[in-house]
Amino acid sequence: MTPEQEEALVRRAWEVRERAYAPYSGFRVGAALLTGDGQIFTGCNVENAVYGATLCAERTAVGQAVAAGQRDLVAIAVVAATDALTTPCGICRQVLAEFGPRMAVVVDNGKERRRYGLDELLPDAFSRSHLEDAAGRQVSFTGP
Ligand SMILES: O=c1ccn([C@H]2C[C@H](O)[C@@H](CO)O2)c(=O)[nH]1
Ligand SMILES: [Zn+2]
Repeated sequence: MTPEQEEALVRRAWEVRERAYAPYSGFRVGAALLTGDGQIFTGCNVENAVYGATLCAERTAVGQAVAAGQRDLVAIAVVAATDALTTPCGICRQVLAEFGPRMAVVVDNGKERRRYGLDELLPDAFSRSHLEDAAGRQVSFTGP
């Protein structure tokens, strides 16, 4: 990821954060994903009256990318206006690892920015290779 791409990702994440639907927590999060071919897909958190049905910003962004046919994710920016930098939750780390196990994770709170590798946030992640090992064959999936 170039410095220009990182700036664009962080800017797009702040922009989409404006659309966060967070009436229950008041905690607004924006995310922007970079694909291998240089496209950007964004997402915000979408809360629900059934709290557990809430979608994080990172996962709504993954849904946007995959629905557009993009499965090669190389970086994500996650932004929230908190003193402590907001890093992706455990569920999102797992979902991100499906499409970019070595992706860069950039977190920004408007004052401070930090970069991680997803493999450092989720070491020894469970993946399809474990299913293949167990089945003794390739795991089949539909789609191209
Ligand atoms: O990395 C994170 C952490 C939290 N949230 C959302 C989920 C919920 O709407 C609110 C409080 O957890 O913030 C995200 O979208 N991404
Ligand atoms: Zn999450």
